[in-house]
Amino acid sequence: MTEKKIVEIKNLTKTYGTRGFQTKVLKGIDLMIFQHDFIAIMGPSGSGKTTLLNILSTIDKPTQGSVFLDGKEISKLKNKELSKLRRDKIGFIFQDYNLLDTMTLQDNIALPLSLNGVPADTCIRRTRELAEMFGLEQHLKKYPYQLSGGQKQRGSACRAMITDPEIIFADEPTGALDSKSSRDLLDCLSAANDQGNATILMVTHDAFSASYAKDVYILNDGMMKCQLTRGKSRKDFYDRIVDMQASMGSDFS
Ligand SMILES: Nc1ncnc2c1ncn2[C@@H]1O[C@H](COP(=O)(O)OP(=O)(O)OP(=O)(O)O)[C@@H](O)[C@H]1O
Repeated sequence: MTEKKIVEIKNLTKTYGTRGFQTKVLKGIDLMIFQHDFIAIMGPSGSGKTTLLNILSTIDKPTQGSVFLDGKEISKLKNKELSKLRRDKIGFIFQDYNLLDTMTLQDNIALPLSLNGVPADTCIRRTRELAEMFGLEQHLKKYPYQLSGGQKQRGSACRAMITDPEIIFADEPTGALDSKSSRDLLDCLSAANDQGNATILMVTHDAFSASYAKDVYILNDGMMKCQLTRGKSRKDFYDRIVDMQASMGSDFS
C-alpha cells in the first residue's frame, strides 16, 4: 500500500544575512515524508536542523526551493491560510514543553480543540483517550507545576496530537528529560506512530532518541549526508547511529 505524501521538500536553500555577509545554512535539501513515517534529523551543532524545522513548521521562509505540506506550497500561502494550516495540520512538541501554567493538564491538552470551537464533551473524551495512551489519566486535574518534566512532555505530546494533525514536529523533545522519562516519552511516540496515525519528524542530538525513529537523516554542512533505516532491532539501530556519528568526526555533538 502506498502511503499518503505529507511533506515534500524540493531543492530547499536558506541563506541568512545581507549581500557580502551571507551564511548559506541549507544548500539544496530534498526530502519526502509519508504518512506513518517517524523520521529523526541529526547533525552537528550549526548544521541547520532548527532552520529546517522552522521552515517546515512555517515559522521561517525558504530562500529558494519549495516545501509542500498536504499538497500546498507553504511559501505561497497567505497569513490566514498559514495560521489555519498550522492549527489544523501541524502538531508541535518543544524541548521546554510550552504548557500554560494557569491551566490544568486537561485544559492544556484540550486547548487546540477548544480554540477550534469543538464541544466540551468531545474535548474531554479525546483528552482522556490520549491521556490513557500516554499514562497521564491520574494527572489531568493537576497544574504544570505539580507535574514532573516527563509528565509535562507527555502532556505536550498529547496536546500536539489532539487535533489529529497530518504531522508532528518535535524539536529535541527529550532534551530536558532524564533517561527514564525520555524512554517513556519515546515509547509513547513510537506507539502513536506504530498503532495510531501519527507521522513524526523529530530533531535530536541524541542517538538513543533517534533510534526510536524508523529513519534517521544526517544533516551536515547544510546538506543531507546520509540516511539510516531501522531494521527489527532498536539496539542494533542505536549502534549503527553511534558508529555513523563516530565516523563523522568530533564536531558531531
Ligand atoms: N536568524 C538567523 N540569522 C543569522 N544566522 C542564523 C539565524 N538562525 C540561524 N543562523 C545560523 O545558521 C546556522 C544553523 O543554525 P541552526 O540553529 O539551524 O543549527 P542547528 O543544527 O539547529 O544547531 P544546534 O544543534 O546547535 O541547535 C548557524 O550557523 C546559525 O548561526
